[in-house]
Amino acid sequence: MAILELHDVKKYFGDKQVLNGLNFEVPEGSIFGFVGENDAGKTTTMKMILGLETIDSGEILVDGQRVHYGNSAINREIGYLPDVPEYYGYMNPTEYLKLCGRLTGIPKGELSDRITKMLKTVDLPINKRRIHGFSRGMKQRLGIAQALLNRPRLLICDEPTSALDPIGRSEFLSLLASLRDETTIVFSTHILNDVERISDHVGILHAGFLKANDSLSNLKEQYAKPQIVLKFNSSTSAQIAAKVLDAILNDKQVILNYLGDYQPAAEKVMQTLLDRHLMPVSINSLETSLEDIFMEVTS
Ligand SMILES: Nc1ncnc2c1ncn2[C@@H]1O[C@H](COP(=O)(O)OP(=O)(O)OP(=O)(O)O)[C@@H](O)[C@H]1O
Repeated sequence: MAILELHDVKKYFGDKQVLNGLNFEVPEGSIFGFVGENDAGKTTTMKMILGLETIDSGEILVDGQRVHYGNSAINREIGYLPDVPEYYGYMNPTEYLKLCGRLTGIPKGELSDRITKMLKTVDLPINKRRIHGFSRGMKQRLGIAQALLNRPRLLICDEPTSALDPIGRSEFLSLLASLRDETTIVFSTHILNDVERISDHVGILHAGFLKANDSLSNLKEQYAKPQIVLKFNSSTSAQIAAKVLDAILNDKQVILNYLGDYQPAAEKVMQTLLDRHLMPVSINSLETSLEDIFMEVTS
């Protein structure tokens, strides 16, 4: 069942149409990677899902209920993590989460246990250390604890890894992946490796249109452009090979596209090379990456 549905959603800012009729669904319990270049409309879409931005036409449903601009009952089912969450730095995480829990009406009797569980989930120590001394990665993990405090059915994360270093990013992605049983996650990013690492489904937004929306494996099948990469020990051999194979030359590397299965394609390439007494030092097949798909879809 879809926890999130967008039906022909359009958005204008003045004369500028930012979203041109978005349609997509996110199945419950999945991770949806929402990618697009700067200004594609990712944040605007997320704000509309959160009821923080008006919808000019179309509708957004969360758990079957229509989202309205402003505060509505369905907001309680949605957690939100902005790219750089802001905190009262003088508080420790427990104090901060207590404040959030009270503001969102979590019963007092439940709150302490819930906070302890959430701090454990995001791997933050339960002590008196104040938030202002936290690293960005710790702040982001605390943001997840806060966003999940109310047990939302849907968690929206807007570029959650953009301010993190590679180690912080990797830890944070592992955390998001581990939450799959707890909630459904929609996260936006420019970092295609992040999407490849944890997403079940990928949506590619370009110029206000959702240009692709499928599982990563289906997208790879659909946009497959597998390549064979040959390495030679001299530039001269690579140049001759590139010419006879009608392939791309990159210093001592030769790259060519192929169709169908790898084995017959590679055998044909090797036979052509052997006939000319050319022997590469390595031959590899290169799979289509999300970056290749993104470039093709948005070009
Ligand atoms: N409140 C606003 N008023 C006018 N224009 C806006 C407003 N909010 C967003 N826009 C415009 O809408 C377009 C989409 O912006 P949005 O922030 O949704 O893109 P994005 O995909 O999240 O980009 P980025 O990755 O850079 O954050 C941009 O051209 C932006 O300038």
